[in-house]
Amino acid sequence: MKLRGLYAITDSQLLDGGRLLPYVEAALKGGARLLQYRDKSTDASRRLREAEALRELCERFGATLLINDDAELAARLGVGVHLGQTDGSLAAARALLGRQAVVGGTCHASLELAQQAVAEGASYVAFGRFFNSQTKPGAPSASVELLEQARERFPQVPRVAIGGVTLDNAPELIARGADLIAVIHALFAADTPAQVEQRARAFSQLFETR
Ligand SMILES: Cc1ncc(COP(=O)(O)OP(=O)(O)O)c(N)n1
Ligand SMILES: Cc1nc(C(=O)O)sc1CCOP(=O)(O)O
Ligand SMILES: [Mg+2]
Repeated sequence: MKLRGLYAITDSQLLDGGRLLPYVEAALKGGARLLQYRDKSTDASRRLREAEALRELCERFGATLLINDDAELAARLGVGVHLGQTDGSLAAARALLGRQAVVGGTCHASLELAQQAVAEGASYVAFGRFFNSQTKPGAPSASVELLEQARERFPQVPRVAIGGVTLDNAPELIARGADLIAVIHALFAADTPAQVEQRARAFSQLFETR
């Protein structure tokens, strides 16, 4: 499976009040290739229920679902996982989920962390934050030059750019080597599902000419 395109990430605040499923469906209709379920709550039964519903949606649209932070839930559902530096071992997640699963790792602004993630079997390496992020303003910052360095050093490993990504700044990230652009606010802070679909389509089209 080629990892390239729009990587939509859910947000519990933006997608509360019954918006999770219609807004995610709209993002998938608009062409999102990866979807990350990012929910920081400890409500295990709701998390399981929502993740199962998202898995069904992703299957319908041929997209790949990943769970943020929680390799056990990913294993239970047979989907992928995204882990940050304090979320557990990528190697252990790879062993748990198997060779086919998409296992992604946060590398902040560090090629060394990326090297380690690749050695542990990561499917992609994620760098950021590239711009001001409404969702995670305190995330460590990264420069766009890092993407070119990562492309040179890991040409075979898909590179994700995250943090404040918008329709305006995404073209530069893609030109400099991002294979996937991970977006929360600029995709899901919308008034209607139709608006989400339109934005997702516009993000996805950025990948068509390259
Ligand atoms: C694609 C992608 N990249 C980076 C992150 C950030 O992961 P992490 O550092 O673990 O922070 P939280 O998302 O858990 O707050 C991500 N989730 N997805
Ligand atoms: C979850 C997350 N991780 C980041 C990192 O840099 O590791 S930035 C971020 C938030 C991304 O949301 P938005 O598109 O709204 O900025
Ligand atoms: Mg995390």
